[in-house]
Amino acid sequence: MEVPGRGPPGEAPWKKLSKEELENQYSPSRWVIRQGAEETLRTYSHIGDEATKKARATRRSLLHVPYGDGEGEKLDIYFPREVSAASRFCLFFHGGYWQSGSKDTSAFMVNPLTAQGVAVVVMAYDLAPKGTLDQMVDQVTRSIAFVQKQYPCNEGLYLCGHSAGAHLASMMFLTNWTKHGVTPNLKGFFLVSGIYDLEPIVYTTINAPLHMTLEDAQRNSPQLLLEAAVTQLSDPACHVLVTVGQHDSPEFHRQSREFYQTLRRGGWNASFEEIHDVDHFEIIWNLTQKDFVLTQMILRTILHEH
Ligand SMILES: Nc1ccccc1C(=O)C[C@H](N)C(=O)O
Repeated sequence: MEVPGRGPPGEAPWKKLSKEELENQYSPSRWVIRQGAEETLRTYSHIGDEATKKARATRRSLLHVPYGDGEGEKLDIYFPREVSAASRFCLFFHGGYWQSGSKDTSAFMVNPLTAQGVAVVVMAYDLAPKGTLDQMVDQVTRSIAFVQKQYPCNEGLYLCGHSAGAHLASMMFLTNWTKHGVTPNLKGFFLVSGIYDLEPIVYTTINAPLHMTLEDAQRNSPQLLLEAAVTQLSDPACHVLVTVGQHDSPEFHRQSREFYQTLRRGGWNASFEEIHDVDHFEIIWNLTQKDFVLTQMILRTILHEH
């Protein structure tokens, strides 16, 4: 598919990029500074793997819990040492452009959060080409409804997503929960190096397994949907943190900033943080560390908002 031609002023800035530059902007591993692209991707899965093994060895957990009937509809729950019936949960949605990644290598934040009394849920969704964007969004919705139904006395559900997972989490701003028979007790969103407008993705090689049409992309773009929303459903009690890594590409910076601005205009209690000296991958693998600035922001939000 060709990138649509240069448009009038005020049109999306990515439309002025060549096909090669668009591909470049949406290839996070090309922007890392401390290692090569391949090595970074290997380190990312290695750290995720090790963090998950450690979490499963040192924390009480419920693994591979079905939240739906589909084969891939499973989630892992990691508990803090003192389990109270009314607890705070952080639900993590992994990245990988909706086509890679796994809950079984994504327990990055589990140890530092459970050490502070926060339960962590890491969910799986059907990756492309098996899953479509619409199906993934529906799976994320159902996984959240499932957690709310299992733990109706929870003191707050917080959604954290990285990259494509931040996209999936941010679609929850648009969810109508009535057909799910439950309203989740959503108290916060941590959106990390996310994508909120999927339209440019349609014109990159990322779309090969996704098979998104322009309509699919628009229907699944929280940036467009929130801009167009007539009735604002913002919840002042819910805090939204939009973050991007200093070494994320300019397009990732633009997407995060614009989404943050749209949330603010819609009345959301949102803040924006560029995380110093980290790339697209370090920003998430550093969540294994309790003193990483983003781990601290997440913990502060969860622990002090009550
Ligand atoms: N966003 C991610 C999150 C997690 C794991 C991979 C990615 C990637 O983007 C991989 C892409 N193929 C890259 O090399 O840049």
